[in-house]
Amino acid sequence: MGDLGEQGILEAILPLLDSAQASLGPGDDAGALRVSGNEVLVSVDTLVENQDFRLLWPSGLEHNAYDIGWKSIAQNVSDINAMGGRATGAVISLSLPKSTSLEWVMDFSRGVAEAIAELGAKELTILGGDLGKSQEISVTTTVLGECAHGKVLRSGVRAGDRVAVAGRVGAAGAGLSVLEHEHDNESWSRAVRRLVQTQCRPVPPLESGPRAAEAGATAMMDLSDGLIRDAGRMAKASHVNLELESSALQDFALRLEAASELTGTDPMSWVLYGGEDFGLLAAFPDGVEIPGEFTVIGVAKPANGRRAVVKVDGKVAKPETGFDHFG
Ligand SMILES: Nc1ncnc2c1ncn2[C@@H]1O[C@H](COP(=O)(O)OP(=O)(O)OP(=O)(O)O)[C@@H](O)[C@H]1O
Ligand SMILES: Cc1ncc(C[n+]2csc(CCOP(=O)(O)O)c2C)c(N)n1
Ligand SMILES: [Mg+2]
Repeated sequence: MGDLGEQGILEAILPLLDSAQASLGPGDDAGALRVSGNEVLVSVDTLVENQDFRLLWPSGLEHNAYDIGWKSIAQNVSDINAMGGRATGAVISLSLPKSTSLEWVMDFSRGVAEAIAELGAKELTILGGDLGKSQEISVTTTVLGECAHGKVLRSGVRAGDRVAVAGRVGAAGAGLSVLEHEHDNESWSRAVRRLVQTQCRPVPPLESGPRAAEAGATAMMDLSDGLIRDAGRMAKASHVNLELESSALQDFALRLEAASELTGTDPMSWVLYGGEDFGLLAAFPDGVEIPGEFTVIGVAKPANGRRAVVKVDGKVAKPETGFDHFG
């Protein structure tokens, strides 16, 4: 399966599955189902030890259970946010090695509870979950949500729309590089610690999703796999090219300097290809007032019947760069 990539696997399995009764089937940040006349959004995401976090990073930092609980909530409510909705309920499935301590599970649960409170997911309540035994830690959270302003899909971008982002871009990727870098964590500067914090405890901009929907965004998705890869998915779903300007991304890169000095990485590579910030990528038509927390980074252009692409400064960006569990 290794060479197929996530996209190739999905193209093979989705035709085998029946989504006829869904009001929105697979392909977007969340699916939707009509229940007693109301649309309910559903999304699921998993965190696996050594794939999504390490209990002990090469930098010597120990990853605590609290942060895993936090991130599991953050990455899931982010997908509801990306539809322009608010999370209403969640179930959490924990698969753990027998050696895991009760203190670990309690710390994890405190992270879940505090993420819900501190991220401002006021309507989100825990409905249940599951406990099971496994070789390594695996956390799967399913989240439900609703949209007050109508759901915003990835596929709605129209040529002429302005493309904008809200939240952090590249910080979590920079934090991941620092964590993976064999440089003693005791000597990290405050700026470096903040970037690591974005990786371990991401903060999706939960007010911005519903606000963008209300403002009239034509399309939206969350940034989990890297700006270029995710923008490529939006371009493909909407059959338009997304033409981005690196000058509009410069401010995001400047905020990553501390990590760049430590690891020797070009900060723009984190901005373009780093994932897990859980910010928003949205498109707004002309005449719509874009909410102030969004930064315009480009514009949509017709694909003219060709394969839709993402360009940066006029050059086609490689769609295969970015994060893929099976890439
Ligand atoms: N095993 C599966 N069966 C059916 N649909 C799937 C399966 N895995 C993924 N999908 C669907 O494929 C689409 C892409 O999945 P993916 O996990 O990349 O979601 P995403 O929102 O793009 O990413 P993220 O969860 O990182 O925000 C989603 O709509 C998802 O529901
Ligand atoms: C040990 C370790 N290796 C790699 C990464 C990076 N990473 C994991 S999942 C993901 C994208 C979002 O995933 P999904 O699409 O499943 O939501 C990224 C960028 C990490 N955090 N920890
Ligand atoms: Mg998503």
